[in-house]
Amino acid sequence: MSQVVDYGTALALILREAAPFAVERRTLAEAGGLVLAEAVVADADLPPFDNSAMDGFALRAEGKAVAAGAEFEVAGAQVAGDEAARADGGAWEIMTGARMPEGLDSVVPVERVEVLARDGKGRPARIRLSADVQPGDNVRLRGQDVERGTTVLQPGRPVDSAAVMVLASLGVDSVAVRRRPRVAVLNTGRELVDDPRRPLASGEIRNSNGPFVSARVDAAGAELVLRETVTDEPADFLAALARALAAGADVVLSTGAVSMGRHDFVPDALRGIGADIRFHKVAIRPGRPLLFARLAGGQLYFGLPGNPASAAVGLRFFAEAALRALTGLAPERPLRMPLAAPWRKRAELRFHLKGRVELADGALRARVLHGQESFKVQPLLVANAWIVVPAESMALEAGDMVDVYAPGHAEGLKIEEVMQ
Ligand SMILES: Nc1nc2c(c(=O)[nH]1)N[C@H]1C(S)=C(S)[C@@H](COP(=O)(O)OP(=O)(O)OC[C@H]3O[C@@H](n4cnc5c(N)ncnc54)[C@H](O)[C@@H]3O)O[C@H]1N2
Ligand code: MOO
Repeated sequence: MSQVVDYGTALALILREAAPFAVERRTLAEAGGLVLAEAVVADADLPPFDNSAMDGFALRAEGKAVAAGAEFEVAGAQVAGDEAARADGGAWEIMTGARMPEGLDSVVPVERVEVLARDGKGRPARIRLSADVQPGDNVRLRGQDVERGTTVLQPGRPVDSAAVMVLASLGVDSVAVRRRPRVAVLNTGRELVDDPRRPLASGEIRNSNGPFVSARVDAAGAELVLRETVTDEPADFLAALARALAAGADVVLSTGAVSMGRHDFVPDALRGIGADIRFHKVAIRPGRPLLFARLAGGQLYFGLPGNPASAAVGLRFFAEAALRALTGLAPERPLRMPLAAPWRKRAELRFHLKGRVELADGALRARVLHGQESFKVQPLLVANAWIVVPAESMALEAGDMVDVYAPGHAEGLKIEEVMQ
C-alpha cells in the first residue's frame, strides 16, 4: 500500500497489530516500571490494627473529653511490635505504631503530660494531663487508610513507586503485568558516522538519530536490544534486521531510506522478506514518508524518515502508540491549552510541532517554536512539548485551544522547565 493515509487511519492500523503481550506474574522488585494487567484488591485493612500516632499514653475517653488535670495510674506499656493486650482502665504508656490496648481509645502525647511518679526502673507510674484529650485523639484506626476489599489499583497503571508503597504495605508479593517491549534500532545511510572521534569525510554527517532514538526508546519504557548503523545496501540492511530479530526485538525502528530516492530501499527490502506493509506515507508534517509493517514473524516495523525531527515525530506519535498498546496502556490523551500566539499553516496536513509550554499569569499556554524544518535539531533544546494541529485547522489565533503532548508518552510535562 503506498497511498497516503490520514493520522487516524494510521493509528488504527497500528493498534490493530499491537496486541497486548501475555500477562505474567512478577515480584514487586521485578515489576517496577511495568504496567499492571489486572486490578489489585486489598485483602487486608491498612492500618491492620488500631494503633497510636504518637509516643505518649493511651487512655479511655469513652465518647467524652478528658479534662486537663485528670490523673491516671500507668497500668502497662505497649511498644510497636507488641501483640494485643487488654487494659482494665488506667493509662498505658504507648509508642508510635504500637497496637492500642483493648479498652483504650485515645492517646495523649508525652509532652502534654506531667509524670508525677516513677517506678523502681524509672518508668512513669502516675501521670497528670496538662491538656484536654478528645475521644479518639492520636489513634489511627484499622482500615482508616485502605479498607479490605477496596480496589486499590486498576489495570493499565504503571507499577511506580507509589504503587509499590501501597502493594508492599498490603503484603502483595507478586502482580500481574506485561513485560517491557524489546526494540531494535537500525540507522540507514552511507553518509552516517558513528565514531565521534573520526573526522568527517566530504558528504558525511554524524549519526544523531541513533543515539536520540535509543535514548527515547529507553525513556518510553522499552528495552533496547540492538542498535546498528547500516549502509544503503539492502543486503547489509537485511543482515542487520536478521540480527535484530535474533536479539528478540518485538519492534524494529529504522531511520532513513523510506522516501522517494533511488537509495530508499526499505519498502522493497521488506517486501522481499514477506513483510506486510500496512501503510507508507501519512498525511502529517514532518515525517510524511513514515512506513509501518508487520514482519513475517509478527514483529512490528516502523520505518522512520531520516530527517531528525521526522524520526522524532514517527517515534513519538506512532511507535510509542504501539509500545503503549503492547504493554496494555490505554491510548494517550493530550492536554488542552491555549496557544500563545497566532499560527498559520499552508498544507492541509496534521502538524506535530516543536513547542514550548509557558507559564503566563499563573496559567499554562503553548507556543509554537521557530525552526520547524525537519532537518533542524537545535529547536529540540528549547522545546518542552509537542503541539498538534489537526489537518483541517489552517489558521489558529492566540487563545485557541490546541492539543499538547509531553516529550515522551511515559513522562509528564516538566513543570520546572515550564517555570523557567
Ligand atoms: N522527491 C522527494 N524527496 C523527498 C521526499 C519526497 O516526498 N519526495 N520526502 C522528503 C521528506 S518529507 C523526508 S522526511 C525525507 C525522508 O527521507 P528518508 O527517510 O528516505 O531518509 P534519508 O533520505 O535517508 O535521509 C533524509 C535526511 O536525514 C538525514 N539523516 C538520515 N539518517 C540520519 C541519522 N541517523 N542521523 C542524522 N541525520 C540523518 C540524511 O542525511 C538526510 O539529510 O525525504 C525527503 N525527500
Ligand atoms: O516530512 Mo519530512 O518528514 O518534512 O522532513
